[in-house]
Order: sequence, then C-alpha cells, then structure tokens
Amino acid sequence: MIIAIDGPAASGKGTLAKRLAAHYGLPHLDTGLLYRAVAKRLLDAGLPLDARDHAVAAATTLDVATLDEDALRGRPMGEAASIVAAFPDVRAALLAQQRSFAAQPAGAVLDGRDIGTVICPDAPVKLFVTASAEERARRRTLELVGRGEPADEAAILADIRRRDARDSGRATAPLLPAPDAVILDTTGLTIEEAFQAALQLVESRIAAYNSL
Ligand SMILES: Nc1ncnc2c1ncn2[C@@H]1O[C@H](COP(=O)(O)OP(=O)(O)O)[C@@H](O)[C@H]1O
Ligand SMILES: Nc1ccn([C@@H]2O[C@H](COP(=O)(O)OP(=O)(O)O)[C@@H](O)[C@H]2O)c(=O)n1
Repeated sequence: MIIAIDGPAASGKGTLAKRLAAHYGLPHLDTGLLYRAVAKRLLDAGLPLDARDHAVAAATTLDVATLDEDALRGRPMGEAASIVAAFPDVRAALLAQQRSFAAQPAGAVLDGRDIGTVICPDAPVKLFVTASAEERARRRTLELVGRGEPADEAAILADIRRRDARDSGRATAPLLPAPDAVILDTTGLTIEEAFQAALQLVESRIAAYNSL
C-alpha cells in the first residue's frame, strides 16, 4: 500500500507520515530531505542556489539511503531547498529514486509536495495536510526552539508565506492537492487528534479500494 502525503511547510505532514508508517509497518521517505540535500551540496561547495547544472548534477548523484537528516533540518535549508526544487531538471533527476522507494513490496509512505500528483499518481491513499500559516509558524517556532536554534515567529511566518508562494507558483509540480486527495486541516488539532483523523481517512480509503 502506498500512502502519499503532501502539504505546505510545517503542516504536520512529516509527523503524520512517520506515525502512519509505524502503524502500518511501512518504510517512510521524507522527500523534502532530497531537495534540502541538493541545496546543501551547492552551499557547501560555495555555489549559488541558481547554479542549475550543478544542482542537477547533485540531484543525479544523491543517495536516498545516506541522507543526514540532522544536518538538513534547519530553517535556512528549507528556504534553499525550495529554490533548487523549482528547477524541472532537478525534479526529474530525483524522480526515479522516489518511485523506486515507493515500489517496495509492502508499499511505503512518502511525504512532500508532489507525491499524490507526480511521484505516485496511482497511490490508493492520498492525504493533503494543511493548517493556517499562523499555526504553522507557531509550530515551526516551537520546533526550532526545541532544537536550540534561533526562532523569531514573525520572521518564520514570513518565510512560510514566501515558501508557500514559491512552491504553489512554480510551473513544474506545484504544491497542490491531487484531485483524489483527502484534505486534512490540522489547525485546531493536536498531534494525536490529527493522527486519529488521518488514520480514519486512510482506513476508509483502504476499505473503498478493497471493495473495487
Ligand atoms: N497537529 C499538530 N499540533 C501541534 N503541533 C504539531 C502538529 N503536527 C505537527 N506538529 C509539530 O509541528 C512541527 C512541524 O511538523 P512536521 O510534521 O515536521 O511538519 P512538515 O513535515 O509538514 O513540515 C513539529 O515540531 C511537529 O511536532
Ligand atoms: N516532494 C517535494 C518535497 C519538498 N519540496 C521542496 O523542498 C522544500 C523543503 O521541503 P520540506 O518538506 O523538507 O520542508 P518542510 O515542509 O518540512 O518545511 C519545499 O519548500 C519544496 O520547495 C518539493 O518541491 N517537493
């Protein structure tokens, strides 16, 4: 079973993806890490983020199995990732690895921006997780504080709005719910409530899929 989860920054998609993967015993891929890793390679080499050919080369040689989540998680890398993610050739270079991760025998949970629309358009279960920009900024601020990183909530809200606009406005694989995705707004929900709601949606999708 493939579970495709998309949504904007700090909507809680990664948290839900991890919990659903644990619940169903499926492998999980946070696809945002791939774009973050491409951006980090450019920055580490002292290259600008618009160095398209270098970004494509980095994407082509990236190995999903060796991503260092801790080094990629911080705030600047999210912004940087959304710049390299707008290059269609970078996205194309990352496509096969994501599809092969999804094609594991038992299935997989993938989260990102284009899983339900581009990477796994045939996934039987698609969730589009969202929350208000203010709530997402509040969550990301708490997360950064918890990691000991500097966190100014107003600046984080501005980041989130800028990244939403860039991710939704790009020509290739924009952030968008697939037509057959179920939308889950987690604004007023705790993590546990959001998980229970997601679980119900997944179970009802599985039941509908099995009755076909
Ligand atoms: N429903 C929720 N209520 C409160 N905090 C949440 C909720 N869902 C996620 N979080 C917290 O918000 C932050 C961002 O969540 P995360 O799952 O990483 O988002 P995303 O993967 O969409 O960027 C994390 O610190 C997470 O623990
Ligand atoms: N499938 C994906 C995943 C991420 N991305 C890009 O990578 C950036 C970082 O994604 P992320 O999921 O790690 O970011 P957060 O939602 O965790 O803040 C996003 O803003 C997108 O521009 C993408 O284009 N497609």
